[in-house]
Amino acid sequence: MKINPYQPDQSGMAYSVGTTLDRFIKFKQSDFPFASGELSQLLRDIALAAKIVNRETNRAGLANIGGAFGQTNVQGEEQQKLDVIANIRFMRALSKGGEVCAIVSEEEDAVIDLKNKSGKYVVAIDPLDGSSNIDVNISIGTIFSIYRRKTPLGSPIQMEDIMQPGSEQVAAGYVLYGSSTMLVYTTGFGVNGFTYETSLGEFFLSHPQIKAPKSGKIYSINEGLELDWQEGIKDYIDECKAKRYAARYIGSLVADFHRNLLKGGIYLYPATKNNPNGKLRLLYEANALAFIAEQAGAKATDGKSRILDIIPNSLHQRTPLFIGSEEMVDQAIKHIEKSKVSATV
Ligand SMILES: O=P(O)(O)OC[C@H]1O[C@](O)(COP(=O)(O)O)[C@@H](O)[C@@H]1O
Ligand SMILES: [Mg+2]
Ligand SMILES: [Mg+2]
Repeated sequence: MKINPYQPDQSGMAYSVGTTLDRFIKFKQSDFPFASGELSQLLRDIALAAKIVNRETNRAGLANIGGAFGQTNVQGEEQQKLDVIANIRFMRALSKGGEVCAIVSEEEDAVIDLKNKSGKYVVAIDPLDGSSNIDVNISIGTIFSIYRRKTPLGSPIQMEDIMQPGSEQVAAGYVLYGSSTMLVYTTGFGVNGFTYETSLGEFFLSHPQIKAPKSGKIYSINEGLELDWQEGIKDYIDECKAKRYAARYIGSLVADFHRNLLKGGIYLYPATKNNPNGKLRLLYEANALAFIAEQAGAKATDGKSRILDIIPNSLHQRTPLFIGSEEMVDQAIKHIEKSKVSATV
């Protein structure tokens, strides 16, 4: 991807590769005429927690913070120690930062109401994504969605503040703890990626205005579940194989999504017999990545509708997810629809 270090963005602001995240956030505040800095501060709070979690993931093997925590979360999944540590770190940063009134987390059964009278924002977060890869030194991540509360400041948090469709997100992003650590986010004005320079403790702009290729040659799906896939998926994957596309599946949504966003590709987690609504969670996994995908010119659907149009009805609800290069997602949907037609004939 050819990077033009001095490419101005929509607001005509020229910022260069190597700009610190802090400076970039300040620049971009001008995208919001009535901005008063709270969202900027919230993004900084998230970046701070990401630096701390990055340190914990890097030394997980040394500091005996690998392995199971000995408890299960509301999804019935065994929590890993790093799931819990990441959850605590982000909770602390979001509550201490002062901009947030409520948090939805994969690791918390219920909404965390921070009783913060001046907090404008609601955050939905997957503190540690790719938990099955924690102990084996494979890329993992954090996923976050930010919404403005609907009810008046200072009033009790209502479900309408929480159960907002993804199209209401004011910002969303992910952190990828991989061979390098990156923070990628959008506020609705394109997608920008920052790489963490550990020795300086700073995120630097490394991937300005990320644009996803319209198509690609990579598909990411857990083929071990092939026998349980919803109708149409096997036909699509057979088509990918016939076209000699490459199968790439890390098993960490953030890492698979990131690769396909940059190189072109599709990630599929369909409905299965065991998970008739798929595995991934709408509020703190699918919505954030769908916002990023669309802002980068890619697509995200549950097989029937745009992920961002889905009206949530429960905190930890799951959704099938087909996300990635536009033409590949369209092709996958064609197979799902075709399978429905042939099922009725
Ligand atoms: O092991 P499976 O069924 O392929 O599922 C892998 C998927 O589950 C996840 O690990 C779910 O996320 P968490 O690790 O946050 O629970 C995704 O990151 C990943 O893409
Ligand atoms: Mg996850
Ligand atoms: Mg998780």
